[in-house]
Amino acid sequence: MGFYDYLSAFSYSLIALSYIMRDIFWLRVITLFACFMDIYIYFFIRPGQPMWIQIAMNLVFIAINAYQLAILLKEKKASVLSGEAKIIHQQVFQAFSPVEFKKLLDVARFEDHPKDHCLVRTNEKPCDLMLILQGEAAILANGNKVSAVGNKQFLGEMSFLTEQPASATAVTSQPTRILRLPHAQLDALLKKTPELKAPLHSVLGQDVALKLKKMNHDKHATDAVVPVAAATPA
Ligand SMILES: Nc1ncnc2c1ncn2[C@@H]1O[C@@H]2COP(=O)(O)O[C@H]2[C@H]1O
Repeated sequence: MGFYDYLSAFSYSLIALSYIMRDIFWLRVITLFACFMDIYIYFFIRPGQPMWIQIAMNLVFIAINAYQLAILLKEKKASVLSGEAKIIHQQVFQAFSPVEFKKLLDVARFEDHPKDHCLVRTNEKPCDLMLILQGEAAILANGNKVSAVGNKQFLGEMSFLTEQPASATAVTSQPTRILRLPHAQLDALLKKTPELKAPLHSVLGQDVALKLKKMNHDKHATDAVVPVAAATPA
């Protein structure tokens, strides 16, 4: 066995190692190394007679892997979330990958509203899906406060899911920061990227379930009071 045999065995071992990798990034990086080694071997193994076909094929493998690696790195860079976006992703949109969440953010805008600002009006069809980031909005039915939505809760999700007019009016009860997702842009995004539908419906379903749970809890609390109140002599 000579030097080039050992080198060739090492390059094959690298390819075997790359096949073990589950991370496609490392699979491609190690394969690139092995291809460069192969080119070295095929160039020098027969002095004065480089093996051009094998060298050319390895150059093709290198080009394919380098191109795919560049795409992977671009996606990795695009998926880095920071600051407020990172917190919202962690707390609300965990069902989305960072890349998917970035696509959602591209059609969203952050807004700050003062107290007493009407965000949704009963029986009107809201044009946007909203997420309360800070602050609170009172939920009003027939002018009476029936509930409130606050930190990391959605507003307008019922109309978005059912395509019906708003079931209540929502008015900020303190300065409130929201993330607004206009229906038109959101629908266009979901049409273009249908794989975002499932995570979005999962996130909204969870929000509705929590609201229902709170309503049941509040109703139980009221029910518990009723018999006592009824038993009290007038
Ligand atoms: N009982 C409730 N508790 C919390 N939020 C509500 C309640 N009723 C309505 N909402 C919110 O107020 C919004 C009014 O518009 P939507 O019906 O689209 O979606 C509604 C919910 O986001």
